[in-house]
Amino acid sequence: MQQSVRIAPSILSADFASLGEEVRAVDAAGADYLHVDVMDGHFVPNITIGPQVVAALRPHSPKPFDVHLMIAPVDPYIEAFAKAGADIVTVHPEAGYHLHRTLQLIKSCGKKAGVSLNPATPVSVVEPVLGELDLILVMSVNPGFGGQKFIPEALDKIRALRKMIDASGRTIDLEVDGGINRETAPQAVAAGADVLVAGTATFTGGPQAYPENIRALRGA
Ligand SMILES: O=C(CO)[C@H](O)[C@H](O)COP(=O)(O)O
Ligand SMILES: [Fe+2]
Repeated sequence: MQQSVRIAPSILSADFASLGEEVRAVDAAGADYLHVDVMDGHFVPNITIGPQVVAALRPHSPKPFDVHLMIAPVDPYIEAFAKAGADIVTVHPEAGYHLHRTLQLIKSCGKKAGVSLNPATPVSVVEPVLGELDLILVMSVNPGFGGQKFIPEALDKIRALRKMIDASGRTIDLEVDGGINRETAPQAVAAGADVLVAGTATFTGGPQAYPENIRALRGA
């Protein structure tokens, strides 16, 4: 069943010189999750942050840290991100040889497990591992950068996954990530998404604009 809409600001679009303050600001502005994009310059063509930064940010908000790992191989780093304070750990199926084993590894660290599907990755990939999942992330841009344009074909994947999740009877977050703004958010929610990642759309206009930015997205 589609749950109430939750907003996950991506700190990729925050001011990296003031990350602690930025996390506190979006927490106070009504963020439900904090979305943390981890990139390695190998799986994706950009480099961001590691577990030390996640650990440093942890005291700044009690909200769930939704850690999106865009690194390969991913297995050797899962425990470090779990210990750093991740609540949800999301991996790409292409980032390791054994997706089921990777999800079990996340669970063995006591964390919620997610799978992220690139624009060219079919929804069928998650079907055999639904029983291990707490979250499915649909990439609506190619991973690597904030500020890209929403790929509308993601909406068909969200619809298909909404049916798959509902038929399973399990509670699994259906998250959409990339190019979410006031125009695309209602489309994603109508298709069945219940967690909206928003980097650019949250962090535009400075801290005084964050509450209204988040409210507008939630209004979807
Ligand atoms: O995973 C990501 C990129 O790989 C980011 O979460 C995503 O791009 C968010 O940024 P924006 O809302 O600006 O599109
Ligand atoms: Fe992300």
